[in-house]
Amino acid sequence: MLQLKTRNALFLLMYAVPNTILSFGIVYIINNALAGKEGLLGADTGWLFLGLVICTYALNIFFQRQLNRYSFHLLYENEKHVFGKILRSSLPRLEKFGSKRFFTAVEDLRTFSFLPYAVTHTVNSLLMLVLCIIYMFSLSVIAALVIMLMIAVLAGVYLYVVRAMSKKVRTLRSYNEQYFQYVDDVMKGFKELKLSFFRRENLMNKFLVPNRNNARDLDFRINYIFLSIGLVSQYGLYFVVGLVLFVLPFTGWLSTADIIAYVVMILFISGPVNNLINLQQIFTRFRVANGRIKKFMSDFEMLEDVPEQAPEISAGFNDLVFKNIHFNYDNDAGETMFSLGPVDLQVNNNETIFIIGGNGSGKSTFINLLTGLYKPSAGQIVLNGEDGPYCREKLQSLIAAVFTDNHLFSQNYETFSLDGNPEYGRLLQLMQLDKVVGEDSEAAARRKFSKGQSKRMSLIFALLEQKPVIVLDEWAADQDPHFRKYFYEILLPQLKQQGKTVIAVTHDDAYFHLADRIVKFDKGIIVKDVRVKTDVLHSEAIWS
Ligand SMILES: Nc1ncnc2c1ncn2[C@@H]1O[C@H](COP(=O)(O)OP(=O)(O)OP(=O)(O)O)[C@@H](O)[C@H]1O
Repeated sequence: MLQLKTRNALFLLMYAVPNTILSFGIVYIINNALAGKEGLLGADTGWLFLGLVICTYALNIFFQRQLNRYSFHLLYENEKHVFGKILRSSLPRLEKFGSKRFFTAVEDLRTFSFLPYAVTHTVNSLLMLVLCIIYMFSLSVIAALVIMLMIAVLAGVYLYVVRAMSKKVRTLRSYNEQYFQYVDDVMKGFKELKLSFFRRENLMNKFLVPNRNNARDLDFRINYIFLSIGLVSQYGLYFVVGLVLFVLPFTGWLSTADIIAYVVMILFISGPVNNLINLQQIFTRFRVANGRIKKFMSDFEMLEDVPEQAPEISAGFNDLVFKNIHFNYDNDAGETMFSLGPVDLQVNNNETIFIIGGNGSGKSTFINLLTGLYKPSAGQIVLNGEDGPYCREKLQSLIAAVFTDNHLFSQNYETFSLDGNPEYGRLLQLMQLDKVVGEDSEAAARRKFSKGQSKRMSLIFALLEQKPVIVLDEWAADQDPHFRKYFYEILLPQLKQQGKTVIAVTHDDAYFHLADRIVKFDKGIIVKDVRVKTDVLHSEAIWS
């Protein structure tokens, strides 16, 4: 994620070295002018001083601009990258990690907006410190060693604290991840929360408040520790100045002029030293954010061979065969919670198949396998007699689906448009939505609908995809009795007439006789697969 490439390091050096030398030149002039060195109080030195200030200013402006450009490029490119990872991730993976991982990854990325500030100050401070130390050594080796020792002690303490802080920052991030889970619960379960005082109170007092209090205390502790170290460094430098002013003169290691130079130098390096210390907090946060983003990237790494370009579109649909298909839901401990299979099934072109079975029998799991959203753990899927690579992608190019928890997108991401689309107008009428939607604009199609209307709109969008296979998961469950009857008795036969293959999960036993075939699931396996004849249905209650 965040890597210092050779090109970036060279760029940093090209800026930092001249900038530090120029800045040091400024200190050198101040120092020697204060010490009253001859030849440094004239107009020429004044002009030189002014020139140095203007040059460092110009250099900083140029560098800051480049660094800002690089950082924001990094930030926004990674936002796109994270988004792409989610889009390309598999459904089981998204179900496992949840949407909160996405939100915290985006938040982690935002940490890097501090990168330009942190890098500039670190590089400048470090180089300035090195030059000042060299200068001090040129004045007196022993006095410089004493001061170096004190700085080394301070640095040791910082390193120790920073290491301890990383763990705390990681804990803070996991509190925030949990917090996003609560935000998600509030957004998605808002009505249920509104309805129950106790539910609201419990969410607030037993979960959110302790979480936020723990996060607040930890955040405070982290900031306080960093602040304390910052203050120790500031006041520690006064201590060093005191040492130089009131102790070193008695050692005879430094002349009076050198003592002034030392004090100026120490006061001057106090800025860089304080910067370096205060920056540790930002670097600790960078380190944690970087680690978490890397983890996010690896968790959402594709193990499956998903083609990057548009999938090959299958010419048409003849048949689909599931041979000995298995799929398991495993928990984190590797234990299987539910197992589907072995499933052996053939879906033929232009069939209307109803998938039935009790709650939790595996119907939706099967639909996820059928639509290629889940990859079978074992078995073979053969499409139109072929089971080669990208069979799942080819299958997906033939299927349009409306899932139980359908979603109407806020924008048109499709390859078709709605404006002036005669097929869209026809489907609006067919779904008896023409009076609700009124016009063929995008805005009208993406307004707020009732649940039943929204399912009808989703079916319109699915049909507009012009794919030969339509998969519907409990589509009619939200329809009123009139439209439900219309769906089974008019719409489904019309789709069949148009040559579509329809696979519909349903509990509507009153309409089972309208299917060509009924496939019944129980405990993850197909227990019945019958061709429908009205007399069979009446004599045998296959759904019981
Ligand atoms: N993402 C998941 N992770 C773990 N277990 C799951 C997951 N989705 C479903 N299950 C489990 O798999 C089993 C089958 O679920 P599935 O949704 O396929 O049933 P269904 O037949 O569609 O039920 P319903 O009629 O209630 O919609 C259930 O026991 C369920 O708890």
